[in-house]
Amino acid sequence: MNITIDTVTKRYKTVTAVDAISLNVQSGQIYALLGPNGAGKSSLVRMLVGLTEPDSGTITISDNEGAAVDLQPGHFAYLPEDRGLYQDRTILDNLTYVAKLRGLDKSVYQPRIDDWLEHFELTDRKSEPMRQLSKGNQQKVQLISTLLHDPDLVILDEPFSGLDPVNQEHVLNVLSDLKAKGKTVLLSAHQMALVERLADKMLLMSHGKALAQGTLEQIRDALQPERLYRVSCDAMSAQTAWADFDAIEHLLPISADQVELTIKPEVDVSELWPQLAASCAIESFAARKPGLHELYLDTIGRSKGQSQGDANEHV
Ligand SMILES: Nc1ncnc2c1ncn2[C@@H]1O[C@H](COP(=O)(O)OP(=O)(O)OP(=O)(O)O)[C@@H](O)[C@H]1O
Repeated sequence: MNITIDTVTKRYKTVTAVDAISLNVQSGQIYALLGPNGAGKSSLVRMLVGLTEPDSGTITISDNEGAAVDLQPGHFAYLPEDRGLYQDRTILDNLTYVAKLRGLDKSVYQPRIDDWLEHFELTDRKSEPMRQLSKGNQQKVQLISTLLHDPDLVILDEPFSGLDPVNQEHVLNVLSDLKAKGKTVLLSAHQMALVERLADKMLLMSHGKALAQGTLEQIRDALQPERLYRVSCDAMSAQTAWADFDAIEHLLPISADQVELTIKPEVDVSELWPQLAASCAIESFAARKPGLHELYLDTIGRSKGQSQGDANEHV
């Protein structure tokens, strides 16, 4: 199944929670929604699963031949932000209840439940009531109940929240398996290191607006068109003088013999290199690609500064 979101806007009374967002996810892809608290991720997800309606724009779910699909609850998995299992009932009761609700036959759901409980190391605890479980274990049961009917479209609001690193890794593997099976996965998350390993494409949003979207490489190009290089040479005085070169946007000393250079987007590095080498013997020169976590912090920091500025202008 494919998801196409076209210029979707959602307003609550005083807030534009989602502001003209467009994106496309295809079968076999994992798409991540990223952004600080209140960015609009859950609002977008809730429209996608039909819990709320966009004020404008369209959301289309289509099959692999491009034909529109009228999305019914049984077609997709949805892990909501507010989890909802029966706290007084056991893990097994909860999962059996959900399986029956989904219309699964016992011959189908019984082995599936057994496999999932084994995968998440919950087999020994299946007769315990939910309220006795830690937050992380409750989250695992919630995820199992979401995926039990094995649908093609999987929408998960913060699937990693409350999980320790080992269980985050288990969930990451589950999601990778879904991708390998050709499922379409859209999730929201705050764990940049996991998203960087997992997602094919992502949308970085703040205050409802898209700040950047696409593959990690596209996001990097959009958010940081200048290029970063780490350079080592034995003459610190020469390196300090590089700060005045036109081609260099920014120079950051890293250690006694190493600096980080931010080079302007239009500069050809091969032309800069001889200029640098003329002033000292260069020992190493390597591009440094910032990870998603660093890009996120830089961008969200800047966007917060910007909205602070906007707010001050209105005072
Ligand atoms: N039902 C609602 N009524 C009014 N405002 C709402 C409602 N739901 C969300 N909002 C507002 O819309 C904005 C976006 O909220 P949303 O929950 O979509 O963000 P989020 O990115 O999912 O945040 P988080 O990471 O904290 O889950 C926020 O300003 C929030 O207060």
